[in-house]
Amino acid sequence: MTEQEQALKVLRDQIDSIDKQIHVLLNQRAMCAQNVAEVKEQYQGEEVAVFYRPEREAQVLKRVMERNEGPLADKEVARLFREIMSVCLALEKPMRISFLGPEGTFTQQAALKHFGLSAESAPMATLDQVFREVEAGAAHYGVVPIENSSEGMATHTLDLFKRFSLRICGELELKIHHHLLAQENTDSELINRIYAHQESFAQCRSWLDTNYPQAERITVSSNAEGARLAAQEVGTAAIAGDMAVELYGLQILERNIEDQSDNTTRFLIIGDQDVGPSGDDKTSILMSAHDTPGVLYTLLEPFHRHAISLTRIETRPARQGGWSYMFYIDFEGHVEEEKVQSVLSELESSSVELKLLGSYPKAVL
Ligand SMILES: O=C(O)C(=O)C[C@]1(C(=O)O)C=C[C@@H](O)C=C1
Repeated sequence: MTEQEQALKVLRDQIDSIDKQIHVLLNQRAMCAQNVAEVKEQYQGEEVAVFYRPEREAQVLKRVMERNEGPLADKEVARLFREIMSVCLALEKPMRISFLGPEGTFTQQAALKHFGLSAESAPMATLDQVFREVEAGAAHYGVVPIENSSEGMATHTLDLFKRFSLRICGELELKIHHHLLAQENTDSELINRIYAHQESFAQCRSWLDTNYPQAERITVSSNAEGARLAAQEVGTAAIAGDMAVELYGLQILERNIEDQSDNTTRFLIIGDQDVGPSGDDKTSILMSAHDTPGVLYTLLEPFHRHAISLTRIETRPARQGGWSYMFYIDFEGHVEEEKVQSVLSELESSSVELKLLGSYPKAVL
């Protein structure tokens, strides 16, 4: 045995012994999760037991990052623990998560980032169906885009919150990296047609204007659909993310073509569950009000008086005839906090309609 082989053997023996300990601990943790599930069922009475606990998961992941001393990066250890909790939750109850399909969309990537690989992700044809599937109990939770850092709010999602009586149980952010994809061995100079979702065209506009000013841009219902088409057509490319590359057997002609390098989309987790406080939460509400002088001031003043920070406000037409508006507001705090309750009861008396969409832990990963 050479000196190098000897040194490697010593280190690999150490790794084997550590792996053994990790393995034992993983199964011990899994058994605890099984016991947790039994307790949840036992104390639930007539109600359906709630296995997924976003507030607890957020606390676990935060603690993991806080105590991390490296050399593994905070986000990387959190990602590992994300997967550990995902398998533990699957032991308690396998989760079915609906998302806007087809397979390979950024929303599916978001679903897997949030719930881990042990959750079953179920593609839906429309956003409405994502909501409907959860409302009908066919999926435990749904994942929907709510805003993009360069393109603003996903207004269709906002409108659906008005129609459905589902709650927001969580949020996450996903860095969106778009690539230009085509069939294997495609000459990038011969691309004369590009498929993408309209949002992705908007997020890559300058790059496309500079690099493919002549190519025809064809809007499709999702990037995954564009990738599927590009996989079948010569001289054609699609804009899509990492997941689509393998799924449709495509080649990356150009990486990261988004105009803003920090292009990020925020997603919401929708469900039929009230989430307890995690200690670092957000609350979302929908309010409607008539267009009277000072209406916005009346609605926002209570937040200022109770020192509650708003993180987002969006105005939409209420579609109830005349000039009435719907306000979507995100703010810091949980509905179980006294000052949040004070603000909500004041708003209830001054706005036409107030709908609490939910309190949920702020995005950790
Ligand atoms: O603490 C719980 O309630 C659990 O079910 C355990 C656990 C975990 O693995 O840590 C698993 C799933 C929940 O979503 C939260 C945490």
